[in-house]
Amino acid sequence: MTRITGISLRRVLDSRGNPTVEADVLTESGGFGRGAAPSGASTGEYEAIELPANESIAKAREHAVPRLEGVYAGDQRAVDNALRAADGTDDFSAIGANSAVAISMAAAKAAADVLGAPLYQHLGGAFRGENFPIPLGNVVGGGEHAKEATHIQEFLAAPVGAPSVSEAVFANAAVHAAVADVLDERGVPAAKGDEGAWAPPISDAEAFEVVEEAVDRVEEEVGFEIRFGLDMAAAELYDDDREAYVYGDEAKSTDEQVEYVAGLVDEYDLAYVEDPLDENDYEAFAELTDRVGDRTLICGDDLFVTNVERLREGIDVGAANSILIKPNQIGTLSDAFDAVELASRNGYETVISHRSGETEDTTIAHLAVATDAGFIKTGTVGGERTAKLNELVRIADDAV
Ligand SMILES: O=C(O)[C@@H](CO)OP(=O)(O)O
Ligand SMILES: [Mg+2]
Repeated sequence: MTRITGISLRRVLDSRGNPTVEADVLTESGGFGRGAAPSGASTGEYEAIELPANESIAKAREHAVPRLEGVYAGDQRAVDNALRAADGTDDFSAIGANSAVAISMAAAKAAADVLGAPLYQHLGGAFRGENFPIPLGNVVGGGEHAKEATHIQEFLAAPVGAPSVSEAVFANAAVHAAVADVLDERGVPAAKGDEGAWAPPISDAEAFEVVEEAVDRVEEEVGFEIRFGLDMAAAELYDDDREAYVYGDEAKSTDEQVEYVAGLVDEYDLAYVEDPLDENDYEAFAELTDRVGDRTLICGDDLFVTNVERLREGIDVGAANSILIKPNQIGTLSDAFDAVELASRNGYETVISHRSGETEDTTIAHLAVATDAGFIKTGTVGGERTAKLNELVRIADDAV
């Protein structure tokens, strides 16, 4: 029933206005699934390779589509193995991880369509749909996502005490609005960055004050606990030649960076810190995790790139206590699931994540519910972000 009979690939716009790959998968019994690849700006050195959309589509049409015809979409591993075999490299550099992930997601949706099950249930099984991830909402940001803004890439609201996913989603939107008020009161103009977070021309130190104030106001209003966290995207701050983390005119050695982040965790009671150190420095990651891992999540994004080999290395040295999962970083849903499973078996929290360049695709909302992830990072406002957040609300409402 779920045998694949056709795959179409096309170029569509992503949220930055760049071309990305969209895939449609059709099955013999009329099942249909559509998936679109997201795209990073602060990409990790070890990510699977994204090719220019045109090139990726041409290569996938030549090598992957013929192999996939006749494969059962309901057998996700078979689909993803066929994608890997068609590509023949470790990093999808032959057909592009963008076509691979779009096809992988579209196949899963086509299978769910045939089975008449919501995608999260097809991927996660009958017992999923009870637990929902806490959304981490980007409310202030800079780095590679906005010029002339903060050095730290993302300040993320974390509504840890929200009684429901819907209340959490609305709380994050309220924090986003409160940040605008606080900036306005301070006379700070702010545009928005790639993910819809405010991108004010202020120092990181002032951004901490602004976000703390906004979180406090909303916490008071909603009556449940809201904390906040960071994506420092420190690989982007790290200068290999200077062997230092560069914040404009200031530079910090690795020891100073560890000290700085540990201090921030305590001062602001941070719930979450992603990529606080360079993607090659497992050792410093481990030192920081040893110091503050009992009271906050230290999450590897560029460090692990959703890759089980890199995660295993991290687990061995105690580099972190959580992992960011981005299907396009590794190329297929099966690989992403393998990373989630390895993480869970080793007591690592999982955070399912969007990219800074996104589409209306909602797969990651389903993936988060299917894998029982503790968190999802998918922005706060903006259509390509609310697509996922609203899908989570629908899943919780049993309306997908
Ligand atoms: O660093 C990150 O976590 C992501 C998403 O927020 O950014 P990008 O997609 O640019 O890598
Ligand atoms: Mg990151």
